[in-house]
Amino acid sequence: MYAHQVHLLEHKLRSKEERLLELETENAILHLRLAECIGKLHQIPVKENNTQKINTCSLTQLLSEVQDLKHELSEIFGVYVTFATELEEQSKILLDKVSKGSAVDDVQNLQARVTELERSLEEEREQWKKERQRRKELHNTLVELRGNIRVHCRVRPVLPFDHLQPSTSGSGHAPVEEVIQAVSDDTVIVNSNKTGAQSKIFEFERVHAAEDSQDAVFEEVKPLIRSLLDGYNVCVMAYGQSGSGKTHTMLGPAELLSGTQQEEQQEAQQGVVPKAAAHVFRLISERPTEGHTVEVSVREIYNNEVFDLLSQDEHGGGGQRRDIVTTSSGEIQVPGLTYEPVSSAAEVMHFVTKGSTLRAHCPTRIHSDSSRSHLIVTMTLSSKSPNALALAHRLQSAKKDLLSSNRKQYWSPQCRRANPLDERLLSPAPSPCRSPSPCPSPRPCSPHSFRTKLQLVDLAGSECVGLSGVSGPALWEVSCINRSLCALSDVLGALAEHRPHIPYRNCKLTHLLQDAIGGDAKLLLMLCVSPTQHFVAETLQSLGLGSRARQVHKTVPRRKNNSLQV
Ligand SMILES: Nc1ncnc2c1ncn2[C@@H]1O[C@H](COP(=O)(O)OP(=O)(O)OP(=O)(O)O)[C@@H](O)[C@H]1O
Repeated sequence: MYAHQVHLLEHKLRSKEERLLELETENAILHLRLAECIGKLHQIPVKENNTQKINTCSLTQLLSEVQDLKHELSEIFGVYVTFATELEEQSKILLDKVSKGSAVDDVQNLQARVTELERSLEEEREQWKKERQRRKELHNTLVELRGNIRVHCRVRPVLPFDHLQPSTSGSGHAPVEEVIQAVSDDTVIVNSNKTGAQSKIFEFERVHAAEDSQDAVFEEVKPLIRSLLDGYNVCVMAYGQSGSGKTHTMLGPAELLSGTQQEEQQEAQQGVVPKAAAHVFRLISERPTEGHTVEVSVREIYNNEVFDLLSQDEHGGGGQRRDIVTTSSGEIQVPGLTYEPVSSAAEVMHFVTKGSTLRAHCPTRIHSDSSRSHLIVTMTLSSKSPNALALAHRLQSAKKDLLSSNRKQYWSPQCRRANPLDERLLSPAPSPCRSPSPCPSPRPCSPHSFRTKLQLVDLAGSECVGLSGVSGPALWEVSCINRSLCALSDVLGALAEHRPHIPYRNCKLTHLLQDAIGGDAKLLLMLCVSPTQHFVAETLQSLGLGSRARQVHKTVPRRKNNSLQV
């Protein structure tokens, strides 16, 4: 009833307002006319006698016009007064009605109902959160049991440079059509004419929508970083097409690295690498008795060669070429690699920024600051403390129990015949350095140290030369990048199909990351994708690789068993 009355009053008010507007306009016209009259009055010539009569006449006429105007103005004023009185009366009536008991009761009842509904909504929300958390935990357990590769996907927003991409016909810009969407926490959908009439759906462990912040992305990476202190090697690898947001996800926006941003903006915009470094030091500070030390190394793989970005070459320039060796125990090492001891995330970022400035870049039609090499930042965590070793030992035996129960399931003779997995996958994880003496590592490994690695990889973007428009020597770079990404795809394919031979050594990228992809490390593949139709072919290829990676059922990862020697 009140709503209806309010509606009526509003309607009335609107019509009054309209009338008021009309009156104001009329008022303004009258003012103009008055001004005109007064102007004419002042211009009357008084010198000539014959014209004086005429002027007296017109003066009388003007005076009567002024009288008329005065009359009209008082009428307008009367309308204003009536309108104000009417409004006052109506608001009084309404206030009376609201203050009557029945109205108050109604309002109170409604308020109680609203509070009740809000409470049940809050309960539902809490319940939903709990269920979601449980689902996530179950999912993580499932991932652990299935193997240890998890795949996340991040769809970047449409950016200004998407509007500048040349059309395939060669004239003008390609239309920006958003065809890739994150439809839920774990599903991404591709609605493109390239996928035929039907949409293509891909599921991953976690899908981030365009509006998801850097913090939201890192929240999902965080649990993996904790595993580092529990004795696992961890690798986070960003994969995707050129310009799809890999560097943004791993390091943050370019302005952040160049230090041209405000401090408060900086933390929110940081990528996985700085956030992970800060988290590692936070975790270490929670376990002060374990005496952890951290070292950082920064490498790039450019044109299928490994370069140490923290070293200086003979000419004082940066980035010396290094080799990869496999020790007799199967551990992958890079002799002569520079390891810098660090004690804070800021120090880690100092070396990462130093290394990144040496990283190969080249502008292309797709991305004005395209990285032409794979960047690998490694944080090595060591502890010689008996506490850490004892903890590792306890965790090791707990994990061994889980492993043996899984082995029973996965490695029964029947299962083995049906699914001949690579025996080597079950060989013990590489333990302390058993390499031929002297150890090629600049920091010879101690049999009594407990050491784990966090590898953070920003891969170079896969690229279609037709779209990026590169030519000349840059074509060789593209060819090396695309070949190494194909080699990565081949390795994942071979692992997924449990082939006896895994072609790690087909390129330096897979050779160097062998223990992260197929070994005992926990690997998170972060697929970065562009949302537009223009890049859909590359996006489908990236999503396909992600799906293949999810097929890889590695053995349950083992902790570094250095502690067994204690
Ligand atoms: N989620 C995002 N939000 C805002 N801007 C983004 C996002 N992802 C990427 N960008 C911007 O898009 C541009 C390209 O991103 P980025 O440099 O990370 O691409 P890339 O995949 O590393 O490319 P390449 O492989 O060619 O080096 C950058 O300017 C970056 O700041």
